[in-house]
Amino acid sequence: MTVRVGVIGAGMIGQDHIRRLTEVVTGATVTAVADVDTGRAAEVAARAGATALPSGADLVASPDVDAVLVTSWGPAHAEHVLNAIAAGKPVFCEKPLATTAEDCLRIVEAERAHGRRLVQVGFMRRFDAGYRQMKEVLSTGSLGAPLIVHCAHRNPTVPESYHSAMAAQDTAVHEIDVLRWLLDDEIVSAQVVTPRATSRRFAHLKDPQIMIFETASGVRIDLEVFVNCQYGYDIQCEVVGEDGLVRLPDPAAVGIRTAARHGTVVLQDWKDRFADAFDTEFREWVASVAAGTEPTGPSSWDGYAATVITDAAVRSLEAGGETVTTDMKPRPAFYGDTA
Ligand SMILES: NC(=O)c1ccc[n+]([C@@H]2O[C@H](COP(=O)([O-])OP(=O)(O)OC[C@H]3O[C@@H](n4cnc5c(N)ncnc54)[C@H](O)[C@@H]3O)[C@@H](O)[C@H]2O)c1
Ligand SMILES: O[C@H]1[C@H](O)[C@@H](O)[C@H](O)[C@@H](O)[C@H]1O
Repeated sequence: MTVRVGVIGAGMIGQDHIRRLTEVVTGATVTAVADVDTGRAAEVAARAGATALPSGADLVASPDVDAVLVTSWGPAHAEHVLNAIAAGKPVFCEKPLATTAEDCLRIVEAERAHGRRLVQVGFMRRFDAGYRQMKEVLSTGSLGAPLIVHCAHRNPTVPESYHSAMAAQDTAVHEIDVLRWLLDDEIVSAQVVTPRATSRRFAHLKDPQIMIFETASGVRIDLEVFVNCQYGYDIQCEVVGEDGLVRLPDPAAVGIRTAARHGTVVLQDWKDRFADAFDTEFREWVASVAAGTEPTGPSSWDGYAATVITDAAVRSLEAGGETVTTDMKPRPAFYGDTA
């Protein structure tokens, strides 16, 4: 079966995922595109050989759409995801699932009422080969119990529209999701402190930020978010256990020796760093839709948890660095035992 995907939100990542679905992943075709910017929807649909539809609701209802991809602005995600659930159609929603915990819970409740999982959230790091190798090592138990995780999430620069809360909401949210999954543990508190700010930032932004999370089993996570580091896009992660540690590999790169120096190129863009992860994410999602099985990627519960934890981090930042306990509901059995 070829899965006919309708895409809501034809901006930067929507267009990249359309390319992925049409040129990289087999078994899928994009049949419809909708965007509040109808001119953009028409242009992107024409390029993809799809039909532009006037609204997200029309797209979800279309008989030519088997599954929905939501890549609109975050505040518009919940409405489209709820429409897809009401129509009983599988829906892949880029992060965040919704911008408020209340909206995430509405989605969780609607999906539970439907009776089977329809929603996958776009946390692509779970599909990255390096993180998957780390998960494999941790699951053998050979490192003993995890105790500490050291992480860094660095972007070369960010635009002026990027504000201090986005360090948690837009950037650290990737570590929050992947670490819940990697450690198979829940994050129960967040603290955000700010060292001396870099002069290479827009004045309104607190950058860098150091985030400290604690999990239910007592693991401490320190995460440096530094989004104007200048030198490149750099993701670091090291889990220290009782009997050893495991470290995320840097992307494979040739070694260059010249002018009395030896080095490798540092990637500049998250799209390049996680290109393979995005491809795998969509391959596996399309395969699950084609097979009529539940998606295996991040669930709407994971989307809810990520929003609750980023809210706690933003509250800590705004409160000058005090530790904030997350206010998370108990996990329903519907979503299994593990993160
Ligand atoms: N997984 C990742 O690493 C990753 C990376 C980048 C962006 N994202 C997420 O993808 C989403 C889109 O980001 P982007 O960078 O492509 O943004 P963008 O601004 O380039 O595109 C968003 C598009 O959504 C459209 N839109 C807004 N409201 C809409 C609505 N109600 N119905 C239909 N269309 C609507 C806009 O007109 C625009 O074309 C965001 O939620 C963002 O967080 C995820
Ligand atoms: O939206 C982007 C994207 O999610 C990247 O993976 C992250 O590194 C950036 O900080 C964020 O702004």
